[in-house]
Amino acid sequence: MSTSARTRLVHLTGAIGSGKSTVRRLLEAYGVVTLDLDSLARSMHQDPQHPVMHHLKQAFPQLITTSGCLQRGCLRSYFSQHPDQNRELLRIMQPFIQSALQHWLAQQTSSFVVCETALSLVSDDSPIPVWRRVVVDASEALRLNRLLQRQATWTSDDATNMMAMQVGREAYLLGADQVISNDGDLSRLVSQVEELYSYLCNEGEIK
Ligand SMILES: CC(C)(COP(=O)(O)OP(=O)(O)OC[C@H]1O[C@@H](n2cnc3c(N)ncnc32)[C@H](O)[C@@H]1O)[C@@H](O)C(=O)NCCC(=O)NCCS
Ligand SMILES: Nc1ncnc2c1ncn2[C@@H]1O[C@H](COP(=O)(O)OP(=O)(O)OP(=O)(O)O)[C@@H](O)[C@H]1O
Repeated sequence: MSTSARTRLVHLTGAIGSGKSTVRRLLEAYGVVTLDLDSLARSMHQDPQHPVMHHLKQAFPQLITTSGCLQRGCLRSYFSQHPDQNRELLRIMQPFIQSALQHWLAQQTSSFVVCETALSLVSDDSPIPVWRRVVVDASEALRLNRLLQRQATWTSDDATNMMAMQVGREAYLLGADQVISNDGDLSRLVSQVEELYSYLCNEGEIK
């Protein structure tokens, strides 16, 4: 791919509610350039003119709003109960997301950038080289608790169904270069992110 030879991609991942976005924002405070793939996906399916909408309209006509966007909240209301349809959603979205990610990466000039997603970053037909995989980990009970606090309208069943959509804790940890254990309070997270930042800077130094 045509990525700047100097910019390395860090995949920041972990299960729903593990604390990925919190870690990403803490890294941003150090000046790290980051991209949130959930926001990127949202910017596509909340834009009626985006080319992906043609495919989404065909696949999920019942989930398209009168203004031509994908219904917000459909992860909870629909996809969490239809795993096959979720696979179809990801199949449709992936090429658009991969191409936008490649385009974004090609514009970067820092030695590394961080990309957040709970999902896989690479697909067989479009491999994007991941330099480091950082996993944010927390117990299921804690994640459930934090999700219910964050999303006032979710029931415990909603949160559990959404957690069940993703691979298990062990699978996330597989192949991790760094693990952030987010089982403690925010101050513990802050100090781990400080260490992570030093690690990435030292490892990412272009020699
Ligand atoms: C399904 C959508 C419309 C739901 O949006 P919503 O605002 O309700 O949820 P949000 O984006 O905040 O996601 C909440 C959590 O679920 C995870 N998640 C998002 N989509 C999915 C999915 N399809 N399957 C499993 N987990 C998902 C996110 O990473 C995050 O951890 C949206 O999340 C989406 O577009 N998902 C597809 C994203 C995608 O294709 N990514 C490819 C990455 S390479
Ligand atoms: N160490 C912590 N102590 C207390 N609350 C925390 C801690 N870490 C994260 N949180 C809170 O838990 C919730 C989930 O964190 P966050 O949104 O960062 O997770 P996420 O992995 O990005 O979630 P999603 O997968 O849904 O995008 C947020 O409300 C966040 O403020």
